[in-house]
Amino acid sequence: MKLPRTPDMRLDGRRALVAGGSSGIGLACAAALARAGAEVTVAGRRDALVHEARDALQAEGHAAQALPLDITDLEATAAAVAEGGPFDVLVNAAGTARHSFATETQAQDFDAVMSVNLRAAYFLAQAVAKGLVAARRPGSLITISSQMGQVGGPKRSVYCASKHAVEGFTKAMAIDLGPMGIRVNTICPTFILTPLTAPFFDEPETRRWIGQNIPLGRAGEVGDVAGAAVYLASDASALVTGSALSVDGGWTAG
Ligand SMILES: NC(=O)C1=CN([C@@H]2O[C@H](COP(=O)(O)OP(=O)(O)OC[C@H]3O[C@@H](n4cnc5c(N)ncnc54)[C@H](OP(=O)(O)O)[C@@H]3O)[C@@H](O)[C@H]2O)C=CC1
Ligand SMILES: O=C(CO)[C@@H](O)[C@H](O)[C@@H](O)C(=O)O
Repeated sequence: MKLPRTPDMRLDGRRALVAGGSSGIGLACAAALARAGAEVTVAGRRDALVHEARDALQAEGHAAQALPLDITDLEATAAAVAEGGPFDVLVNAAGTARHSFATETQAQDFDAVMSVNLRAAYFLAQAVAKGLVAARRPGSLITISSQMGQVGGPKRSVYCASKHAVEGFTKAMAIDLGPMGIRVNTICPTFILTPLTAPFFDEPETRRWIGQNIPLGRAGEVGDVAGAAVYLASDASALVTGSALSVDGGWTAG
């Protein structure tokens, strides 16, 4: 019997941009994409951290670049992507969170979260897509939403709004860009211990909340998201676009 051809998850010859690739989920995605064969550009605001991430990738023998960049600066981002691209793969793991009870949210906190999680995320995906369209290349754009892009969470109305919106533009961009062979998907992780969430993991009520809501019985690890990113970047997901991939141990199944 002749077995059918099946795609693999190698990314040799592909160029990947990982925004927020200097910490937490993004750093794990950068490592996983590089280990799958991609040349990785790590972007983030802190110059020292992006260079440390680049050096660590190179020390493992991977091709890697550092790109100090604030993605909320839309002009600088468009220019950097035009100059360094085209990128076959985008993982945008740059994001932030602020907590406030719904009646106490301040406009400046709303704007700070939306500016990174939504506005910058949208225009970064647009910039990478423009480079691919101009080069007539297919590609895979991956946004990072959250389980909070699908459900609500206490004191998280702004964060949840930003992530629900990320899922919205991910789906709509997938429709616009599909005919050009550009796939757009989002990953929706549960709680994962990173520099962003370390203060929340210290709160006993948050730890209880996490423990009660994850059927698989553990919080996430950055590698759980990195595995999903390699899948969505690779030909193993060739017919997958506009999807929201839950990496939440079953939280949103409940
Ligand atoms: N940890 C979790 O439990 C979960 C996280 N997420 C989402 O995953 C993403 C990554 O989170 P996580 O890894 O935990 O967070 P971290 O704080 O560990 O990493 C965030 C990264 O984004 C970069 N970044 C932040 N703002 C900007 C900016 N304006 N321009 C460029 N880079 C920026 C940071 O570098 P620098 O500060 O130097 O710019 C850093 O590299 C976020 O979108 C978050 O909402 C989703 C679900 C669960
Ligand atoms: O998205 C998350 C969990 O699914 C986390 O990033 C948290 O929402 C965290 O940022 C928080 O607000 O506690």
